[in-house]
Amino acid sequence: ACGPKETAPAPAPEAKAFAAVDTARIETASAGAEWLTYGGTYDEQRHSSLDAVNKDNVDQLGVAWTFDLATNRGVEVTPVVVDGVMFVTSAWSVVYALDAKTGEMLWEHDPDVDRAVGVNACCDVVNRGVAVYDGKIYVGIIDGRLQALDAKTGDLVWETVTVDQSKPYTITGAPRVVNGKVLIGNGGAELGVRGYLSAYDAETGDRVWRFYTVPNPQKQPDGEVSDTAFEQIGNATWGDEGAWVTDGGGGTVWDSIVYDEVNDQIIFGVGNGSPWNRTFRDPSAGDNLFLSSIVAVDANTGEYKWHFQTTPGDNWDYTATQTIILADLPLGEGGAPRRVAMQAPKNGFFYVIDAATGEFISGDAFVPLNWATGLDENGRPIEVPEARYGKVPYNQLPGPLGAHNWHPMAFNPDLNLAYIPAQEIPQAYAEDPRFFTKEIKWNTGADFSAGVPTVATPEVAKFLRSTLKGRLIAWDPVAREPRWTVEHGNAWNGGVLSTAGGLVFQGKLNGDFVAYDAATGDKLWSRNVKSGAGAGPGTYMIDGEQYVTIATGWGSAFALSAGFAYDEKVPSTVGKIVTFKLGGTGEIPDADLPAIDRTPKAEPFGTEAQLAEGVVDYARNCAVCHGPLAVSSGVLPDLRWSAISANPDSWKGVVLEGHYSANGMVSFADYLSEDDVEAIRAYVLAQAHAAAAADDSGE
Ligand SMILES: O=C(O)c1cc(C(=O)O)c2c(n1)C(=O)C(=O)c1cc(C(=O)O)[nH]c1-2
Ligand SMILES: [Ca+2]
Repeated sequence: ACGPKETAPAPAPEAKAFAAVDTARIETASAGAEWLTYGGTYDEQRHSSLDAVNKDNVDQLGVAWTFDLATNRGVEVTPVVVDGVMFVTSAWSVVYALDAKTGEMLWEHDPDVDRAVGVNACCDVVNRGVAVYDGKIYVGIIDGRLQALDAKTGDLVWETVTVDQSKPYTITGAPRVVNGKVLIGNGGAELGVRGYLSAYDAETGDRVWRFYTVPNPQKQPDGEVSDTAFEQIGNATWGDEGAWVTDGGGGTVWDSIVYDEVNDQIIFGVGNGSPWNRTFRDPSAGDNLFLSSIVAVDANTGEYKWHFQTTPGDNWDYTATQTIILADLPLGEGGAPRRVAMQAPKNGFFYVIDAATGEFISGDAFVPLNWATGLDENGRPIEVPEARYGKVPYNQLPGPLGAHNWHPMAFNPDLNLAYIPAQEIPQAYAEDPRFFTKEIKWNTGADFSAGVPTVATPEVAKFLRSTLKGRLIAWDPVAREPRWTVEHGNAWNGGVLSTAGGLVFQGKLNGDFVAYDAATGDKLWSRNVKSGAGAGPGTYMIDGEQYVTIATGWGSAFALSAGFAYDEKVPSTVGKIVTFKLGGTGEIPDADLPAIDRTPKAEPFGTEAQLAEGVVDYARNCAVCHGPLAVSSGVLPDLRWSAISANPDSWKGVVLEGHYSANGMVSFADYLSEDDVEAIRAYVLAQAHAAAAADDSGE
């Protein structure tokens, strides 16, 4: 096991040529011995040509080394490996350079993020990784900065602020670098921002172009490359009024960005609307381009080329930011190869579109869903009217966590199979009758308190958990059906790696890291990595040995907002890089975390009316971070066991006076009264006593 060392760092190999990566090298050398860009190659298939580890010997995989990422927050990084060095990120956008053979740390770079910005991060302070180019490492910082670091030393070369930091923007996604330009988007559409993709000069950090995904609030030109697209097609899909005008409209580019070298274009995925509920966002009920769309722009100028909107008039957080994979499929005339883009976005349909034109080729449901009955010949969803929820809740599949989230999908070009980390997480959506825009808070216009019981026993949590499902689907995009499916016991399983060894690797929510037969789905090997295993695995080769690696850690959107899904067997451990090789004999160290005293800290109190108010206020203000039903999965404090719940003044000090705002727990004084806050305390304590009573009865 390796942690930060006191000894001098080992010299990085080949000082002069180190990390001399350019577009040609990424095009030719990726996803073989090295892993040079987030998705393995520019096509982002996450398919490695390595086959030293294969079906016949995968059962001999053992731990080569581990590295401690020094965080108990979510970890989502896919390691980039170049010239024998692995570059990874941890929570709070900290970057590490490791010797990829031994795990020894070469350098660490901490951007010193003010922890108070944690409140802007809808889905944990995660980071999915770096880009490497011409001797530099590029990383997006959770507070909206973009940094270039010297690949050899970790020293800062340049940094630039990519967002208006007075707004709740974040960056969680990995930059990509193409022909000397660094591409980076941002997040924040749950709280209320206006999304865009920017290109920066890799050498200087100067901004080259910016493509907004939502019109300027006055529908006036921004002086950016997206202006023409809005004048010609975008503006007409938005009304002149509604919350979008002040809240930014959403459309964040928070994950997928791919370079299509054949058509010399950037294809990126656009997120949901701000607020989610279109009735509030845009009462004119337009399609709201380019929300929930796949958009292609010229790789050099950023000029609009085409778009395909997966969810017109998004109403549900149905982002189209999920993995975009480019491939040649036998879909041309007479089975000739046709270059396509594939995506399995949150909305539950698997899309195949023409990469050159954006033309819709096919789209099919890959999970059970009840918001649409299918797609028309242009790929437009045929909606179920009730799904445009009003005051009556509609229990919907998929919910806002999606039929597929950020967990990277992979594609095996020999078998023509896409491996989707799919899930079923339903959600009852209803219109929020009290909606108004709150500064630096969630602003969805949807109400999640509908139907929540005033006091829920652990049985309720268990029941809810049993409604969640996850599966690994080997989807055949030509036959438009699954070739095989593995059922997982729970939702929110990990990203996928495909290899020429005939293997598919995927981590599971319970920490099992599994290798399946790529052709059949048979399980060939598994090892528990003692933490969440959601990140995209990677592979590389050094000195004739193939390594398989995965970043682990407990956190992310699901751990924050779906606490009941935590089955208490999943340890909320410290994040690590865990790297395997054939014959490896290493161990994965246990985390040494203080035990939580799971007892209520005060007597229950509160009238029925007070508890009823507490349920609603909790569900609307607290649940997205501390978990529904006041059950946290351990990333942020479980309020039921909080010492602060013992005393009304300490409780008010945190919730109204912001005593913990430096940690990201800001004051809610603008939106909650003293009575509301005391009602929340009554509700939280009632939940604590219900859970403790169930424990006593031997549950
Ligand atoms: O709309 C946005 O701007 C935005 C950003 C992010 C993010 O940057 O992590 C997520 C989401 N949305 C989102 O909807 C979502 O389900 C999600 C899950 C995660 C995660 O890292 O676990 N991030 C995000
Ligand atoms: Ca979102």
